Amino acid sequence: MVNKIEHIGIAVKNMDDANVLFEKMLGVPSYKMEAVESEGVLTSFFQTGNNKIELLVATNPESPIAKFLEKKGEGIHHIAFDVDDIEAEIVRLKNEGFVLINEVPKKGADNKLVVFLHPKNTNGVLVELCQEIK
Ligand SMILES: CC[C@@H](C(=O)O)C(=O)SCCNC(=O)CCNC(=O)[C@H](O)C(C)(C)COP(=O)(O)OP(=O)(O)OC[C@H]1O[C@@H](n2cnc3c(N)ncnc32)[C@H](O)[C@@H]1OP(=O)(O)O
Ligand SMILES: [Co+2]
Repeated sequence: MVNKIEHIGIAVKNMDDANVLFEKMLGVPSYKMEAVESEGVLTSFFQTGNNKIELLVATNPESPIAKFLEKKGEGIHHIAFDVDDIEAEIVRLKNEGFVLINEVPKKGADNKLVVFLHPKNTNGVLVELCQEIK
């Protein structure tokens, strides 16, 4: 089952500047920063009520965030949904004809297993599914 939005991912060029801006905007500081080498990103998380924002900067030129910033500039990069059973969702979505970028869940940030749906089949929106690692 697909549950609530787990986070919204926002691509930024400079993490220090973005952290200051989002802290000012949301009135809370980043609660965690975490690098995910496999994705070539450094993340910073903000929680407001039930909502979670993930800021992402590229840590190498091959990172999806580096390419996104080059093509589209800063802004919303992906929407992530929480799921109970990521393996079951992979099967269900494949059967529905969605294209998964990775079919084997990988370790994301903030203690999650993640997979991505290709934006070409989702009205141009990069969708991440994530399941908490227990
Ligand atoms: C920190 C870990 C994790 C978490 O725990 O939360 C994360 O959030 S990691 C976030 C970064 N990782 C990823 O985004 C992984 C999934 N993404 C990819 O594998 C790639 O970015 C991609 C979506 C397959 C695109 O890669 P590629 O084909 O090499 O790049 P192009 O620049 O050539 O793009 C092709 C096509 O796709 C459009 N695109 C790219 N990114 C996005 C996006 N975020 N949202 C919407 N559309 C996107 C791009 O514009 C191109 O379209 P066309 O120009 O029309 O062909
Ligand atoms: Co994410």
